[in-house]
Amino acid sequence: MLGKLIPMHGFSIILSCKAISSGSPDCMQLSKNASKPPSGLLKPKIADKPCFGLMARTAVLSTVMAVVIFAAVLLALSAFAQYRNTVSHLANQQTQGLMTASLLLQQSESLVSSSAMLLLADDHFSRRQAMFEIADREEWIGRLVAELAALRTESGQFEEIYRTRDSLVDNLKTLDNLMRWRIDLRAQFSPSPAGIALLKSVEAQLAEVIQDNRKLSRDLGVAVGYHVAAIRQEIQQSVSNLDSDISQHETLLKVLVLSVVIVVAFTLLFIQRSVIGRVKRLQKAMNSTRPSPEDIVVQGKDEIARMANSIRSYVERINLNEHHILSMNRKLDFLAHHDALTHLHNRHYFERALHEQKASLEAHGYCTAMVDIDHFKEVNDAHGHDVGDKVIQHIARMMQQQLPKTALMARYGGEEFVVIFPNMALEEARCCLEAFRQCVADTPVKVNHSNINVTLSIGLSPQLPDGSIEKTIRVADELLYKAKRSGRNRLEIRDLRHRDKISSEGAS
Ligand SMILES: Nc1nc2c(ncn2[C@@H]2O[C@H](COP(=O)(O)OP(=O)(O)OP(=O)(O)O)[C@@H](O)[C@H]2O)c(=O)[nH]1
Repeated sequence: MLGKLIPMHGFSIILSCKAISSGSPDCMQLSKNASKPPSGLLKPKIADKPCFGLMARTAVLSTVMAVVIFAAVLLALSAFAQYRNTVSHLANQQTQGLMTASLLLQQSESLVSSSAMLLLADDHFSRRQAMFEIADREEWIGRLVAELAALRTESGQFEEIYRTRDSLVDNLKTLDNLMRWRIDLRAQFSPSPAGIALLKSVEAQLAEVIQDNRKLSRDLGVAVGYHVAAIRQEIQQSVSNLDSDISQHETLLKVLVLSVVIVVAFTLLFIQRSVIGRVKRLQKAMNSTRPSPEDIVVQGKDEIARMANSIRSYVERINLNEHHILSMNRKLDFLAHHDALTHLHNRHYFERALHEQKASLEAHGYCTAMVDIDHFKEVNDAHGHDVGDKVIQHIARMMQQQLPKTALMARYGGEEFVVIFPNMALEEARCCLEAFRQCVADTPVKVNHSNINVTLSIGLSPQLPDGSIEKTIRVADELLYKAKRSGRNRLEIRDLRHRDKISSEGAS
C-alpha cells in the first residue's frame, strides 16, 4: 500500500495512499488530478509574430555604417583623383607653360641683343650674320609662342606678342636696310657736304629706328613677362585651390570618420543595452534559487523579449507545477496518515504513533477502546455501499465531536475504530464512551431522505499492569467481541480494581 510511484510532469512522487488501492473516491480524484497537468499551464503565451527585432535593427545599423564607410571611401577616392588631376595639370601644363614662357622671354632678350649685333655690324658679312641671328630668334619666338598658345587657353592674349614681334621684326628689317645703306655710304664715302649730309640723315634715321627698336623690344619683354606672371599666378592659384580642396576634403573626411565613430558607438551601445544588458538581467533572474516570473523583465517585441517571454511562461509553468506538486504532496501526506473516507488517522499512522508515544503513554497511564458498528453488513445490504460509507463517515464525525481532543483515534478496520485515552482514568473514559454510544444509538443517520439507526459495540480496557499497550488493545478487542456476543449496543469494560467486568447495555 505504500511506495506507489506516480509520474507527473517529469517528476515522480511517492504516493502513500491505502485508498488508492482500495479505490476510494477522494483518492481516485487525486490520482486523476495527478496524472493530468493543471489547466492552461502548457501553452506558451506569445505567438511567433514577425516583428522589427534585433536582426532588423542590426541590419539597419550595419547598412547605415556601410553607407557611411562607403561614402568616406568614395570621397577619399574622388579627392585623390582630383588631386592627381590638379598635380598633373600643374606639372604638365602650367610648369611647362612657365618654362616655355621663360624660354620665350630669353628669346625676346636674344632678339634685342641680336639687334645690338646688327647695329655694331661694320660690313655686310657681320650685318648678314646678325640678320641670320635675328631670323633664327624670330623663328624661335614664333615656335615658342605657338607652343605657349597651345598650352594656354586664353589665346586672345597672344595677339599682343605677335603684333609686337611683327613690329619688331619689321623694325629690324628697316634697321637692316639702313645699316646696309650706312655700310655702303661709309665704303664709298666722299667728304662732300652732300655725302656728309646723306650719312648724317642715315644716322638720324638709324637713331630713330633704334629708339623704336628699344621700345618694341621692351614691349615684347613686357608682353612675354605678363604671361610668365600670369602663369605663375595661375600656378599659385592652382596650389591655393588644391590647398583649399584638401582642407575641404579633410573636413568632410573628419565628419565621415566622426559619423562612423558615432555609428559604431551607437551600435555598441545598442548591443550593450538591447542584447548584453538584457541577457545579463535574464541570467541574474534565472540564477536565483527560486526564479519568479516577475523578475524576468520582458521589454519590447524583439527576439530577446520573445526568449524572455518564453522563459517567463516556462518559469510560470514550473512554479505552477511546483505549487501543484506541493499541494498534491500535502494531500498525499495527509492520506499517508489519514483514512481517505473518514479523515481519521489510519491504522498505519496509529501504529507508528503508538510506537513513538509508547513510553510516554505507559508512564502516564492510558485506556484503550475498540469501537465497532453493529450489523453493518445489513446496512450495506439494505442501502448499498455508498450509504454504508456515509454511515461510517457519520460515526467518525461523531467520534471526533464527542470524544476528548486528547484522545488518539483511528479507523482500525472496515467499520472498526480504535481509541487511546492518554493519561485518563478508566471511569472517565467509560463515561465518555458511554455518552458517545448512547448518542449514536439515539441519533439516526440521515442518508438520502431515510433514517438509518445504528448502534455501537465497544470494548474498553485500562492499562494492564503486566502488559504492553498492544496487549491492552487485544484485550479491548476481546471485550468488543464479548459486547457483540452479549447482544451488541453495549460497552464491555475490564475493571482491574474489582478484577471482573462491568458492562453497560443500551436500550435495545
Ligand atoms: N460500505 C462499506 N462497507 C464496508 C467497508 N469496510 C468493510 N465494510 C463492510 O462491513 C461489513 C462487516 O461485516 P461483518 O464483519 O460481518 O460485521 P457486521 O455485519 O457489522 O456484524 P457484526 O460486527 O457482527 O455486528 C462487511 O460487509 C464489509 O464489506 C467500507 O469501507 N465501506
